[in-house]
Amino acid sequence: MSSLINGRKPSEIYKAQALLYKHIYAFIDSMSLKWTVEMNIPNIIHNHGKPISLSNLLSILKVPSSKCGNVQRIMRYLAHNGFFEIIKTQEFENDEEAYALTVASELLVKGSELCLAPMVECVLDPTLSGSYHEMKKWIYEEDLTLFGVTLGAGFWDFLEKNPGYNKSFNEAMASDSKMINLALRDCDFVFEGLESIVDVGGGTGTTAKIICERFPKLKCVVFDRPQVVENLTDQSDNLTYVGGDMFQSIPNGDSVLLKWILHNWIDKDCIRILKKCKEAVTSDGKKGKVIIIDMVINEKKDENQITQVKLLMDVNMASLNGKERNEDEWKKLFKEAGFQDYKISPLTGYLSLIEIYP
Ligand SMILES: C[S@@+](CC[C@H](N)C(=O)[O-])C[C@H]1O[C@@H](n2cnc3c(N)ncnc32)[C@H](O)[C@@H]1O
Ligand SMILES: O=c1cc(-c2ccc(O)c(O)c2)oc2c(O)c(O)ccc12
Repeated sequence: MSSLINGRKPSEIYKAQALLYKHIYAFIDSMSLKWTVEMNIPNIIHNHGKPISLSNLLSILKVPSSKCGNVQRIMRYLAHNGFFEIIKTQEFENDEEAYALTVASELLVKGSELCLAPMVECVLDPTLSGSYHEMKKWIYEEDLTLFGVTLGAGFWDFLEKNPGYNKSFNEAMASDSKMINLALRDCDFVFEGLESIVDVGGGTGTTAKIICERFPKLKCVVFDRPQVVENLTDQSDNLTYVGGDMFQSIPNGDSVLLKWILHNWIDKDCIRILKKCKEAVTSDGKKGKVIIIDMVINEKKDENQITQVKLLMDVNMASLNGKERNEDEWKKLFKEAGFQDYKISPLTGYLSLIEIYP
């Protein structure tokens, strides 16, 4: 039997070391993804219409010969992680390998219906992602968010003063909202019978447009900070934009949508927002509802990988002073904001749809 070190078996220690290395170098996962998007590789493969050989890819990318091996190695790593498929066929000279898109890299093809490339570009911007070097400082700064420590302002104020970042963030959010198109197919029951909906913090209107298209009789108002909605020109009969502050007042309607809003805020602020929503859906004696699209952490029920994404997002939300919540935490918010009842339905892999009733 092999000897123990501090009571641990060598095999256990080797496994722990592999785990550590995986996490030490996890930033290379993010950066290779950013590289793929910057190099436009998903579009190149997509335009090729079939798996592309390494030499063909290298020639389109005009890679200097000294760097060809590096491209091949990054592609091999990305393929190992599920972003490309390596195809070995006789079709190419010297049994050269070729690359095909996978479901994950199809989501990075710019110009396609569902494209998350803007999310990659926004999140991995050096200034924003670099903020995570200051996590320790952030913990000891009593009143600052992580972005507050590094950007010198709250995230929303920072966006207001930096139009380039504002645009990049709005595009990232809009790209994610397109995924909702898929999910809403099974959620028609939530919107049926409603006359109006106010999408609070609705960004540039991606979600609202999807809802308007699906329910042409439903009147949609996109409500967001003035600088987000001020230059949007695609109003229509059933889609309008209103600028304002959700902590002050929210336009009336028989329903309010809060998609990816409450996870940005601490409990106290969520309760303030929810109270304003309650006022908006109970105006004129109506008894409407508030529809929340956000995550519900459920470590017992969810697969480990889904919990991994939810907990990762929870730490990510700390950068804005927000958090992801489990059902008990949600329930507490609803009660404190004066809502009587709620219903949670699954929406996508990790998002849930919560209806709350005044
Ligand atoms: C995470 S984004 C979500 C955008 C959109 N609902 C979506 O799912 O793509 C949060 C949104 O809240 C908006 N927001 C932040 N503070 C706000 C305020 N005080 N009043 C209105 N909207 C606000 C931001 O401008 C941003 O568009
Ligand atoms: O996916 C998101 C990403 C970010 C975000 C942006 C830049 C970063 O560098 C970062 O670490 C996080 O912010 C979000 C958000 O605020 C939401 O409400 C919902 C989703 C996201």
